[in-house]
Amino acid sequence: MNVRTAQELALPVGVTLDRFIMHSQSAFPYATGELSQLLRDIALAGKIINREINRAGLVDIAGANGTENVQGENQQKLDIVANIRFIRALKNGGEVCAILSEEDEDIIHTGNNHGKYVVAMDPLDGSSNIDVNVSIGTIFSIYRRVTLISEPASMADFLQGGRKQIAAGYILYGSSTMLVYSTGDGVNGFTYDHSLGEFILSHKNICSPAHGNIYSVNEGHYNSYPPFVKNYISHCKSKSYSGRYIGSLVGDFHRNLLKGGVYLYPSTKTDPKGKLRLLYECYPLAFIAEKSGGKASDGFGNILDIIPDSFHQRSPIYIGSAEMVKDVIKL
Ligand SMILES: O=P(O)(O)OC[C@H]1O[C@](O)(COP(=O)(O)O)[C@@H](O)[C@@H]1O
Ligand SMILES: [Mg+2]
Ligand SMILES: [Mg+2]
Repeated sequence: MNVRTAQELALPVGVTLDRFIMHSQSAFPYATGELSQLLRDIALAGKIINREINRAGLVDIAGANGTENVQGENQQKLDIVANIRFIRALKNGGEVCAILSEEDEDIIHTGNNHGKYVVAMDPLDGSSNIDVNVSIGTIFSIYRRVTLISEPASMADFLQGGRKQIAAGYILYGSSTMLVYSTGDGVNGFTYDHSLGEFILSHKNICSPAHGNIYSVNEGHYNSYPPFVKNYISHCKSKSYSGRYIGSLVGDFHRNLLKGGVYLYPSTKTDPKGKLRLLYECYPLAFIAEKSGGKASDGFGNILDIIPDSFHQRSPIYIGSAEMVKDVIKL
């Protein structure tokens, strides 16, 4: 039988996210529609968070919250607001039995033990940019649960490893708001039309350029990077590549995905395991990188092959255009 893939069935640029999801689902006649509904819930959370970000300076939800998260990082008020909004949207949606968030030490049980899915998320990424009108994002990763339906979710549901993600993506709150996601069959991007209140397909079947001329790294930490990273940075300078670093992983990743480039967050002397979190920063973006033809490595192997052992574990990451990631590791 000639099975049509979701990509082949995908509608043209200009269709709504809702229609795209419905259409993609029709490629899988036995699908129950629960994953589709979950993606809609995430899009709804993105719209709500987008609204909160836009009015933050006006309604006293800007600035530091005066608290620390489980990782000892200062929380911004919007970190907390985004966390609450995202969790609420997923609870109300009913497809998810548990959530892992950057902002909470333990998994959050939604009360929907019949939900088939679990979600790991960074509700707001790019803390240092929250209050200065620079791009920030939300990152999410979806797994089918491995524990029995109707039982509470457990650690095992979240520690399946990056290869077991069934979907992942991010929302970028930038000069426009975009949702980019993949269910494994291509990567598509949707731009939010504020007046319609809809995400519209704007970037169909995104393909990561194999090479580019942008490198993104915090050069302030240069002295404490491993020799191969220093070598790669010298290589970039010798080629006159452009250094571009926003300090928002989602923004830096997205730019490099469209234009061609590589993002590096190496281990440092103070953070020998790197800074970024494996489950809700590295895995989902590595999934998007790979599904668009790019690559993600921790300097030793593919990020998606790392076997996780804890919820908030960290990893060095080198991610973006495939050829550039290969060069980082070999130099
Ligand atoms: O300020 P640094 O050390 O360059 O780190 C920047 C990185 O830290 C992060 O802000 C971490 O994410 P959170 O804001 O979600 O904690 C990434 O978005 C960004 O790439
Ligand atoms: Mg983050
Ligand atoms: Mg965050």
